[in-house]
This record gives sequence, C-alpha cells and structure tokens, in this order.
Amino acid sequence: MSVKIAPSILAADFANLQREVEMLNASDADYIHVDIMDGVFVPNISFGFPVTEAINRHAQKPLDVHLMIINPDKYLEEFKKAGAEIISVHFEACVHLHRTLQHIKSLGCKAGVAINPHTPIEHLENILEEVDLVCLMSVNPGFGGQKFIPNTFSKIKRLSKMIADKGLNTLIEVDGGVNQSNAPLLVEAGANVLVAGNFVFSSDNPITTIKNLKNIQ
Ligand SMILES: O=C(CO)[C@@H](O)[C@H](O)COP(=O)(O)O
Repeated sequence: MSVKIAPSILAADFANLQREVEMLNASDADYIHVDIMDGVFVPNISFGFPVTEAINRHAQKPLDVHLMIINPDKYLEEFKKAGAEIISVHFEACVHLHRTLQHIKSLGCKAGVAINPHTPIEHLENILEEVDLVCLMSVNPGFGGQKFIPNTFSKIKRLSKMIADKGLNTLIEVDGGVNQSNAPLLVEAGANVLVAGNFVFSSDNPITTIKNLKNIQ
C-alpha cells in the first residue's frame, strides 16, 4: 500500500480557501487534514464548524478532522454534519475513550485517536481494536511549522508491532514537522499516512510537493 498524504489545511491561505481546496483536489492528496483547536486543550484557536463545512463544500477528498479540543463528544455530530469522514480525538482529552470511539463510529465516521509526543503508545494497548487510525503527534499540538520530534520513530515501530501482533490494519498517521527528508524514514518505520502542512503549502509548487511525498516507497 502506498503512503497516504493528508495536507494540513491549517497552513493554507485562509483568504483563498476555495482555491487551496481546489488545488488539493487536483493533487495526489488522499485526505484533507482539518485541525480544530479550542484554545483550551491546545494554546491556539483555529476554526470550527462553518469553516469545516466551507472546506467540505469544495473538497473532493475525504476530510480527516483532528479535534484538539476538550469534551469532543459534545461536538461529534456537528463535525459529522460539517463533512468529517475521519474524526480523531485526543487520548489525553477523553476520560471515556471507548465510549467516544463508539460514538464516532455510530455516526458512520472512521474513528481516530491522536496522542501527544510524550504519551506512550502502550496506553492504546487495550483500545486498539476499536481504532481505525492512530495519529502520532510528532510536534506538540497547537501550531503548524514546528520542528519534528525524533522519538516518533520508535513510537511508530512499537505501534506497528502492536498492530501486527493483534492482526489489525489500523492506520498509523504522523502529524507535525513532516518533510521530504524525514518522510522516507517515517514510511520505512511503518507510517502509512503523512500529514504535512507548511512543507506543502509553503513550497513553490504544492502539487509537485504532494506528488513527491506520495511517491515515497
Ligand atoms: O496538528 C497539527 C498541529 O497541532 C498539525 O496538523 C500541523 O498543522 C502540521 O503542520 P506542519 O508541522 O506540517 O506545518
């Protein structure tokens, strides 16, 4: 299976969102990664339902919605309505993670769990069967354009083994500081979805940048 690419719309030009989404439609991107930040779980506020819905109105790729918010259960229906196909909640924000994942699936969405750089993947041992995608944060969540944290490599390898040992096909997504230098190593370690924000949108030719990431073996 070739690696899936999920450009993070957080790094797009918000004044030209339709144009940016149309660019992603024309690219090899597999998903559009949508970062929702509440200013409480993370020290930044991004955007909410109306902007997600506006992105979805133009998108021809599935929306991969990453909720960096407390109390995600309260907002799952709204994000489903706004167009989310994958909804990832943070392990650190969910007291009843099993219940939250069932809730996401009951809406017909794929259920993802995002974990912070300091959170051991071993915490997912007893929930992995319920998870469609694990989003390994390779930066502290809250901002685009940060430096990649190298402990991600060992987390990918351990998670890959855990998934294989259980006979699952859970996707491993890496999010934060992904670029052309670390991407081949991430894929080699076992990542199958790469989120890239600034690396894509700040490049001279985002379509070519996405294609180059996609062609990593
Ligand atoms: O969730 C986050 C940040 O909290 C990420 O999705 C970033 O948006 C990725 O951006 P880059 O690090 O690739 O610029």
